[in-house]
Amino acid sequence: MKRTMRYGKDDVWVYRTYAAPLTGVRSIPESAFTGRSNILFGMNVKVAVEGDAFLSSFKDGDNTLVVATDSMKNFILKHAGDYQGSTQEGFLEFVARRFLETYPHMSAVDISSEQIPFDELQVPTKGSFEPSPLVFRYSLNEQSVASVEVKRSGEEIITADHLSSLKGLKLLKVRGSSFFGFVKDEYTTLPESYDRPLFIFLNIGWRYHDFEGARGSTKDGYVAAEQVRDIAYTVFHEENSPSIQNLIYRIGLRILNRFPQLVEVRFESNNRTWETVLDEIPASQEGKVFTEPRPPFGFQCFSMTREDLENPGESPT
Ligand SMILES: O=c1[nH]c(=O)c2[nH]c(=O)[nH]c2[nH]1
Repeated sequence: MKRTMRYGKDDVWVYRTYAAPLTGVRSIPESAFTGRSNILFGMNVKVAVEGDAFLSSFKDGDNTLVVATDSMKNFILKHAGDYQGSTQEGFLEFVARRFLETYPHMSAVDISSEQIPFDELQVPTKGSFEPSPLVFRYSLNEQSVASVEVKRSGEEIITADHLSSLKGLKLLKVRGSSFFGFVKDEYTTLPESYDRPLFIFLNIGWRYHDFEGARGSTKDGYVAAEQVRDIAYTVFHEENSPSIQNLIYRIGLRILNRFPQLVEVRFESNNRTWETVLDEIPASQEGKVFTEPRPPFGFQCFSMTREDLENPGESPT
């Protein structure tokens, strides 16, 4: 069995101002997103390095080849200034390759980051409203996340794996979701629901056929987390769902359809459906009162590939 041996630094907060703007994004019907100014490019980075050469540091206390994790932090921050590109994925790959170029005894670098979201704010400009190029608002909403694995293959350095994601998207649909027809046995207490207020937490991951797209330097190659978010809520809006299982499947089909450059989409969803307190409110046609659900919470995990587009299943009515 291969031994686990890696070390690194977590929580390296990087803020770069005026990174190259992201342009050349494929426009899709579900989203008004066309690019990012990257006036603020912020990430919380985690890096882990591997290499047989580090065994003696664990075994014999020999630090001769140990690159201090404090130095790794400085390395990442310094390279944030050198990065010429416009995407989180591209930055991670750039830094990871630089680690291997600089330290020949490292054999692989696993690097990931969460974007620190700062939203644009509309300010009055020449009779209308436009995003301020100066002031941004720290956001507690969903984040885009990326991970990249770079390693040696003979004399070469290769980008061996990657995943881009959107983490912590929280969506509520007030009506148009049901859940019925499930197994009824002596353990069942859940009533069937024909119109529930569906509150879901979603993590969505996607993988490119060719990492080139993730670097953001090819026309129509990049898939922005904003577009994935917009597809997710558009599908939720447009389609009635018989379950979260089917809802995420439908979102996955739409994402794969829109972005031929992706080979895989994966989901982790969490059910936070509100508890109904008042089913009818006197003098109100439609209103109800709900409260937060109590734990435990249900979840779904599902991954999809382009093969799912060939046999997509029935559309719910
Ligand atoms: O969309 C749902 N899927 C389930 O599998 C499930 N199970 C449950 O109790 N509620 C729900 N909702």
